Amino acid sequence: MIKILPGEKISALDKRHLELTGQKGIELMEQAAKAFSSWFCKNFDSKNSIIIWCGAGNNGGDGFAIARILKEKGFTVSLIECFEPSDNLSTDCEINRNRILESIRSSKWRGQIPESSIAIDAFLGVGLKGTLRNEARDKIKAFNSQEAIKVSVDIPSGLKAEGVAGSDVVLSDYTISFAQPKLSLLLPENEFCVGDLKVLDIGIDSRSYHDFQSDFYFLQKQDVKTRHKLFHRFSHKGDFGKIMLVGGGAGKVGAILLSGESALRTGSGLVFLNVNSSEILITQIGLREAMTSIEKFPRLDGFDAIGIGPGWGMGNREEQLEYFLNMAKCPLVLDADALNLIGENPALWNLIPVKTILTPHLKEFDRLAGESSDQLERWAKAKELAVKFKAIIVLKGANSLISLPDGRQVFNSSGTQFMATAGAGDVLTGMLTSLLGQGYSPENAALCGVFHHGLAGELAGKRFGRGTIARDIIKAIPMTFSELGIS
Ligand SMILES: NC(=O)C1=CN([C@@H]2O[C@H](COP(=O)(O)OP(=O)(O)OC[C@H]3O[C@@H](n4cnc5c(N)ncnc54)[C@H](OP(=O)(O)O)[C@@H]3O)[C@@H](O)[C@H]2O)[C@@H](O)CC1
Ligand SMILES: Nc1ncnc2c1ncn2[C@@H]1O[C@H](COP(=O)(O)OP(=O)(O)O)[C@@H](O)[C@H]1O
Ligand SMILES: [K+]
Repeated sequence: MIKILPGEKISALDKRHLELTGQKGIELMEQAAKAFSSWFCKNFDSKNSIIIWCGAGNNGGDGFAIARILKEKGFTVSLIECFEPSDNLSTDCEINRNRILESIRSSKWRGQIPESSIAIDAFLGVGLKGTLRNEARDKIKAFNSQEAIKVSVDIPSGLKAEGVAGSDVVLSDYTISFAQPKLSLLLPENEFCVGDLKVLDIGIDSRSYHDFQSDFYFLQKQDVKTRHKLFHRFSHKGDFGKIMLVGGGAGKVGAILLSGESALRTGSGLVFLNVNSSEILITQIGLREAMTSIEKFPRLDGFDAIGIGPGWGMGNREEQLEYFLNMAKCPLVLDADALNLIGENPALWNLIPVKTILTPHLKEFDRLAGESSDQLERWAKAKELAVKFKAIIVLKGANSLISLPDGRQVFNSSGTQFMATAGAGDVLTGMLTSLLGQGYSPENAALCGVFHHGLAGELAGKRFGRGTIARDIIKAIPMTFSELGIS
């Protein structure tokens, strides 16, 4: 997994990469521009006219290189230079500017903007320092006044790599960031200026990160495959685990059915659903592959993992939760009402076995950890709780954050807004419990489960768009394994 470094360390990271590989800065910039252009060509037709706003630093240098590449690909490209002739251009910006001077119409920033259907913001990147100067503010306002689709290179101009955006910031529809997401791009508070986020690999040598300290990591497809257990010709049902999912109170049995079905689709050998006695019939009809039980205090021996909470209800459940926490000898997942119960009775924290996976969404997290004024505070509290109770806390949402007992915090890269639908969290609980039951370590179960859940959401979202429902995500789970080449 790559580390997410603070903005001020990124030029040092580049330098380290150049030392290790013998590459030149201009070559790395070309890789970044090529990666951006290849994403751009996949998403936009060359009939579009493009205007690229270039600053004087390396972000502007990326912009000039992108202009050249997109022109070669057949787009109509014009440029606005957001600097004065007296300004010092970075070396690589100057080189890329000189490479296109003759072929592309370029105008100085004078307040007039040629029409275009797409505007690319390569004005300011992670090199932004201190308070934004007045002349930069005017350019950002002018950029935002365009009707075009807006795409930012690396980071919306005016946004710092860390922290919450102010009012002088480019309002992008898409932000295409290089090598690693900057922390500010992951804050829900900055969604209004970041838009859709895509992080592109630009070939930074992974050894370059060794010299830098950070507890923040970014989980991508290439990090997941090696964490999986592989099954073979002689694998039998027992190898895939026997799990119990506890929930399904009156009127909410759908939640546990979704968890059960997703556990089966994730590969569980045997799934038991423990539900309210009133719900036994509907549970059996709802998921024929599952076995059911209704005891409040069922026997727990023989289970490889237990997931507790989806649709459980909170009335008179405390004693039951205590029983599961005290008696279970296998790994646990706690979700939904199990978390709400802990929020109401913080003493229960002390009963949670080490390496239990907790999966709160924002509201459940606030019930567990107290109100936070912003997401940065939630991230800090999640780390504190994970370390203190040696738990794995999955703070759900776009780019779910997995906080590990050793203090590392891992942002997930997969997922889509189409997962913001009832029951999507129950699907995750089933997947995580399933992987634990198949013998994955809690860390691997959390990282693989969260990544595959997001990927299943992406696949379902591609097919059903705004009408995606939780069952569509479940159906896509098997495809996530084939996407990663896992049997
Ligand atoms: N590994 C990677 O990720 C790679 C990253 N790459 C790219 O490099 C980018 C970083 O480039 P960078 O370091 O040259 O800085 P950059 O963002 O262009 O900003 C400098 C400009 O901003 C200006 N400026 C500063 N403060 C200001 C203020 N308050 N108000 C107004 N203006 C202000 C400053 O002006 P100055 O203060 O010098 O007069 C100068 O003109 C990065 O985001 C990515 O796009 C790729 O090319 C290769 C691999
Ligand atoms: N905008 C989004 N982008 C990516 N993933 C999302 C988004 N919205 C929700 N999700 C994911 O969908 C799931 C929703 O979980 P949750 O809120 O518990 O739903 P429910 O309680 O209805 O099951 C979480 O795993 C979350 O990460
Ligand atoms: K930018």
